[in-house]
Amino acid sequence: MRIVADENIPLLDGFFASFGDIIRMPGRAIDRAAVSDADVLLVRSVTRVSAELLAGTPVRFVGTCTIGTDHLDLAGLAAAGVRVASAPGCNARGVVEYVLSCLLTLAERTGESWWGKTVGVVGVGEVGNRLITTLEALGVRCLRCDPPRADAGERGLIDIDQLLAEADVISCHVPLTSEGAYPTSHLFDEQRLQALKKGAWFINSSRGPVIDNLALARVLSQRPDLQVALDVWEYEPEVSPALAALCALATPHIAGYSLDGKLRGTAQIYAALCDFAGEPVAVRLEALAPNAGEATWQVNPEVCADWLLARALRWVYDVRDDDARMRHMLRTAADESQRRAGFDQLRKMYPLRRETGLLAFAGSDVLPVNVQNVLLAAGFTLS
Ligand SMILES: NC(=O)C1=CN([C@@H]2O[C@H](COP(=O)(O)OP(=O)(O)OC[C@H]3O[C@@H](n4cnc5c(N)ncnc54)[C@H](O)[C@@H]3O)[C@@H](O)[C@H]2O)C=CC1
Ligand SMILES: O=C(O)C(=O)[C@H](O)COP(=O)(O)O
Repeated sequence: MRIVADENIPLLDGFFASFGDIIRMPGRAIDRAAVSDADVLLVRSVTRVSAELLAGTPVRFVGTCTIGTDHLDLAGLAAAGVRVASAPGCNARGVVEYVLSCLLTLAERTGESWWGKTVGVVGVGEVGNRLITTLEALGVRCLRCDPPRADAGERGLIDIDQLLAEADVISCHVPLTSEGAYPTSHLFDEQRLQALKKGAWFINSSRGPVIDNLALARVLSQRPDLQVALDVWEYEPEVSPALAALCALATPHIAGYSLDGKLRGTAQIYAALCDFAGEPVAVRLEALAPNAGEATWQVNPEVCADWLLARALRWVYDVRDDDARMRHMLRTAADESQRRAGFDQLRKMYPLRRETGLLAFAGSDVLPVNVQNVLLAAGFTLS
């Protein structure tokens, strides 16, 4: 088998070497010539894969080591008889930790507490659901909007316009779609953006075109009361420096970039390829990448719950670092071409980031039960 793969997929050799030769390429450079004699194509979100790209090639399996599938022409590939696999949920926990870090930072910047706010989650799938579970366990009130689930009979969901009227914070977790009954492209148009409550916080870590970016820039220039955190951009890898300057937080599509999330993505696609090829799943992620020494933290029993939680979450992930790196890149890039390259470079050279589950609190039994419960609710382990 000949495998063409995005060079940014970790553990390619560990998982796929037994299937044959692996040709690594930058994801954006994968074109018809690159796949002309490939059997398998492994991508991440930056490679657009259509039936036309693969027509006349031997490729019969496409795996994307990502949650999102908007870069794949699913209908065209199915019609062409190409098996497609994605990695649902692989980096959902990383996105939850990104949103938590945004909440902490926006609270610090505005001097407001996020615990008492009502959070409206748009798109209640893998990410949205985990975010709500975490926030509700921390005592935060959440509203849910997910019309496909509402129409399938799920309860407790509200209309988007009701959510915008009631939520102090909106966090968006929908797939990018432009067809079908529930399109999300420009779901947040100028009218909906203007409908955000006074002083609302709005976090988008789904896909850029879910928000009309030109409309967002207009609205933000009229409404300095809004605090917007964008991880995803309508014209990625191009980012409008003017829009970024209007945002409270601006990051280069890294919300889900924990190492753990990326490794799970590779492992899920390996399992899908084994299934396609009729091979047993012989390689286990735990064997290739054991949790190299869980970090432990000796806690001080004197601290209060929200202080300890803020310290612990920041120890795991601090969105301010990604925001600072992105703004530095935008300041120093001379033109659009350098900004595009800079965006990709920030993602390629992303620092090691692990998830909360790896941070165990040593001696946590001395903490008051309410503090222990807050740490557990946020996803930490107590030892
Ligand atoms: N920034 C990043 O690093 C990452 C971004 N993502 C993005 O987040 C998206 C969501 O991820 P998951 O929660 O895992 O996907 P999912 O497929 O599990 O959940 C998406 C939910 O959105 C709902 N939905 C669809 N259309 C809707 C509409 N018009 N209005 C409201 N809800 C709607 C669906 O019914 C579903 O429940 C992915 O498709 C991907 O684009 C995912 C991982 C990392
Ligand atoms: O999983 C998804 O969906 C994402 O958005 C990924 O975090 C995107 O990462 P890349 O595939 O662009 O590296």
